Amino acid sequence: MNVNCLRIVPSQPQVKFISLFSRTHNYSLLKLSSSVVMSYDKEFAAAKKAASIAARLCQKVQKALLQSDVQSKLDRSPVTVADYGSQALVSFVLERELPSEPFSIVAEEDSKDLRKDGAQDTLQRITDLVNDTISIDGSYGSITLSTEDVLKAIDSGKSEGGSHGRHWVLDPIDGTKGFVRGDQYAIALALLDEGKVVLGVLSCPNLPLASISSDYQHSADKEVGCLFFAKIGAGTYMQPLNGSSPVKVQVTAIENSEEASFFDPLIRNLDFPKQKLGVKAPPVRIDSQAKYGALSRGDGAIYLRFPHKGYREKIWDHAAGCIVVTEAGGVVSDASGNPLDFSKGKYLDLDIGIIVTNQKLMPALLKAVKESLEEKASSL
Ligand SMILES: Nc1ncnc2c1ncn2[C@@H]1O[C@H](COP(=O)(O)O)[C@@H](OP(=O)(O)O)[C@H]1O
Ligand SMILES: [Mg+2]
Ligand SMILES: [Mg+2]
Ligand SMILES: [Mg+2]
Repeated sequence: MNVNCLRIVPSQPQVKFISLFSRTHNYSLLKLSSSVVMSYDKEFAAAKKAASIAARLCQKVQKALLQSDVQSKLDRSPVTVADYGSQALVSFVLERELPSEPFSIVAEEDSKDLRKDGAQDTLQRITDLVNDTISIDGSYGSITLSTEDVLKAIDSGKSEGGSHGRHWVLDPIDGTKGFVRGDQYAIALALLDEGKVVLGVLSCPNLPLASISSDYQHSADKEVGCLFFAKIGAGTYMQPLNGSSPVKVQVTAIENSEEASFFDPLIRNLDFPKQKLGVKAPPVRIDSQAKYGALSRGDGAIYLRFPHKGYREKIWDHAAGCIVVTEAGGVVSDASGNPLDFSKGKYLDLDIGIIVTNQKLMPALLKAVKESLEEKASSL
């Protein structure tokens, strides 16, 4: 079925027909009416606004990053006032922009550490940052959030997600390590409807507007700040974060794996299939879902993510990136070639690793991954 032919705007008479039809016929059209026929325009606009406003808060903190801004969570990953501030702001903006919709958000951070004795100064700093950002934006009058409002906004991200209804999925700062280093990070926001990602926004404040390649080095001279956004069936666009016009982006059309360039995460990652594919170019190693954004515009051809055994991937680390790449013509799968399933709650339940590339290269890549995994297993 051609998905595009079902994209009907709400004012057209077919929609009345479809909703009448789906009320009387209890089958899959109901699902189609929520995930394909729906335009998600309001939600898309709200998501772009939320991710752009949150980016301003993050930029301000990154510029003035003080050692005391970096906390440590139990898993020892760094979490900064900007992670909390970004999460509070995105929740605030989405609730304000979509007041008539039930609100559910699955997000990375929670307020537990901020409620502990001794965290009052940090909480006050986060609250001031959130209020300053809202006030500079100017869309919400003279509203001022209290520290309790900020804690509640952070904790609205406690939803479990799942396969029913709508859930926002938020990583308030993805690539916190890159953020702390003054390098790449992303604010990643997606919407799930009945377990499927229907829209995604990636705000990448430090990503150059021009293509990056294997000699990429973070530099203050380049023009930076990209907003990627994608909606189901409608393609992927990139816009400078300063607001000028969006352009449609596409993944690379490269068919020969020897010419393909790789993105690598900075986590411990297996790099085994590269030799098999004859890849020559050195990998581009950057933090965060900026990798998905860069791949969606053809900067590189392949992103493999094979973390250590036992690591469970979270949906907020991939939901926005996944739709940004697939709507740009790419493919995202696990090591067995299955698409990622975002309907199982906050964790992705997948076979070993994540493979991101274009449709032409995917079969060779899956084969190389499979062979490498078999070789590795037989050598143990
Ligand atoms: N050992 C590990 N293996 C895989 N992913 C990890 C990891 N440790 C942390 N992560 C996740 O990897 C994300 C960053 O991805 P990347 O390595 O591509 O920059 C982190 O997101 P946060 O920075 O939001 O915590 C975190 O969720
Ligand atoms: Mg984290
Ligand atoms: Mg993350
Ligand atoms: Mg994060």
